[in-house]
Amino acid sequence: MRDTRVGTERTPARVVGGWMLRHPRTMGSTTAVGTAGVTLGYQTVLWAAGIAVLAGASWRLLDAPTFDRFAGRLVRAWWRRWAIYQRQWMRVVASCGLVTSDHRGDSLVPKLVAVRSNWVWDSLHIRMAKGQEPEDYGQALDRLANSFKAQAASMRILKPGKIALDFQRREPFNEMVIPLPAMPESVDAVDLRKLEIGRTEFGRPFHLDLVKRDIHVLLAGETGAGKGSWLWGIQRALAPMIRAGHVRLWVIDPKGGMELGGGREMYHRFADSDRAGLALMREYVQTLDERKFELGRQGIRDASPSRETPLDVLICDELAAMTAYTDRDIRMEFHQLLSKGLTQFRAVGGRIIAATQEPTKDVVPMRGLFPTKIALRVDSASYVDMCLGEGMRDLGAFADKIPAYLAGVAYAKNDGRKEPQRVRAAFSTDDDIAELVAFCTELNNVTPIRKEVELPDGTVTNPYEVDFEEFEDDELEEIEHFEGDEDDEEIA
Ligand SMILES: Nc1ncnc2c1ncn2[C@@H]1O[C@H](COP(=O)(O)OP(=O)(O)OP(=O)(O)O)[C@@H](O)[C@H]1O
Repeated sequence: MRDTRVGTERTPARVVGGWMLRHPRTMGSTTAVGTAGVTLGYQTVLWAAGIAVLAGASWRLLDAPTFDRFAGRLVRAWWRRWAIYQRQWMRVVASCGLVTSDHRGDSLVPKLVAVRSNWVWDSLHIRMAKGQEPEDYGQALDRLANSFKAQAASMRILKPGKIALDFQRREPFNEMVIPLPAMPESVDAVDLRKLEIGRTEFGRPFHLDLVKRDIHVLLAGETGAGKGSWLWGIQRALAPMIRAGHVRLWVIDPKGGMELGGGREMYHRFADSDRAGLALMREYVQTLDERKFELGRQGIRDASPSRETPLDVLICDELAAMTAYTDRDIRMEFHQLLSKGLTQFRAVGGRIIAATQEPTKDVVPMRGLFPTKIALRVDSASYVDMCLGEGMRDLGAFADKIPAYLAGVAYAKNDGRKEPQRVRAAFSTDDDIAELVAFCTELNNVTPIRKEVELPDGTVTNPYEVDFEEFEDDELEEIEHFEGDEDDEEIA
């Protein structure tokens, strides 16, 4: 058999020379070790190698995530290439029917160009043999996965003639139990830089930093992917600050309050329809705008959360209902307000957490304004890069491959980190949510909510838009469940 580059005479010298040119790193390291052995003596080189192995092993033992990020994945990719993929390549591609032949009957074998590896996935970069198309590999995926004893496999087109085959080697979340973090007892126990939400694939706690790094968070995931566990996890981590009035939650759940309605008592503002959501958003932006000018006048550049200057966290579940599948006037204004919220209020305590099933340009045209993006299981491969950023799927964020039974698992990417992290959020049951709401409301520090109300004339409307001065006192009494501005001022 011969490889795809036909027409050259394969003398032993050419084969060896070609191999050396094609593997500069292996050649470079072998040459460096050989030279060091000759100049310093082989004993010294052996000692140095022993110390390096010992240091690497200790590093891995003490801090597996950083070891894997900076060294482990390179060593593993190199090792697995030579020990597994390259060694078995010929046999596997031949038995999977991926060897073709040319007009002379010579075999044309696809070439394994490179291997990349992260904790869960190995990616094999392949130059296809002449006459092949990516679909040939698509059809052979299960056979390839079985041959390399992988749990799952997928294929990506890198450029014309070149593809990547991705093999999932392990699923750490199959065995890992993600404990629900204990609810912090007091404000002092909450570190806004380290809000524990779940665990990474290495079993380490995963934190969000609402102070500097993760100031606005975009969550994308198809229905049932587990967006709720992230949204409740964030609220749970903030509980004592919500209770003390140092954090105020402005919540838009335009699907009728299905997901977050259970927490309405602890929210500063709550809207369960698109129109009410827009009114809430207006008020949010106006509040923070006023605070911005007020603090600016006082010369305060960075307010720390307190009852006077609370951290105002806006949570919007199902963003599409506000930005795409609604009336044009709502959509347009909401886009504008959201963009303002994302760009102007960092220093005055404005934070936005938004969830969507589709991270497309129509739904989130301002994706780039979210420094932190989290992709749960998504519908299609293209959604991964749409959510996390260009090239993230090529870096191993296979959010479209997260199995349905692993709800809450996601790839998290923030601006300070090149590669996404694979994470699972802890799950809050209905009882946990009830406990959270009871805890947050027990001191009566949470401003009462506003919601849609029925007016005396029978129309259902949004209190934000009602001019109550138009009504007589007795008419006002008929408006049920409405608690207004006086309460807000009392609390503030
Ligand atoms: N972190 C998690 N760990 C374990 N199971 C989870 C987790 N998150 C969610 N689940 C399970 O998945 C189910 C669906 O989760 P959830 O309602 O949060 O999805 P969603 O993404 O919000 O869906 P939708 O967009 O339809 O509201 C939950 O009822 C629960 O059984």
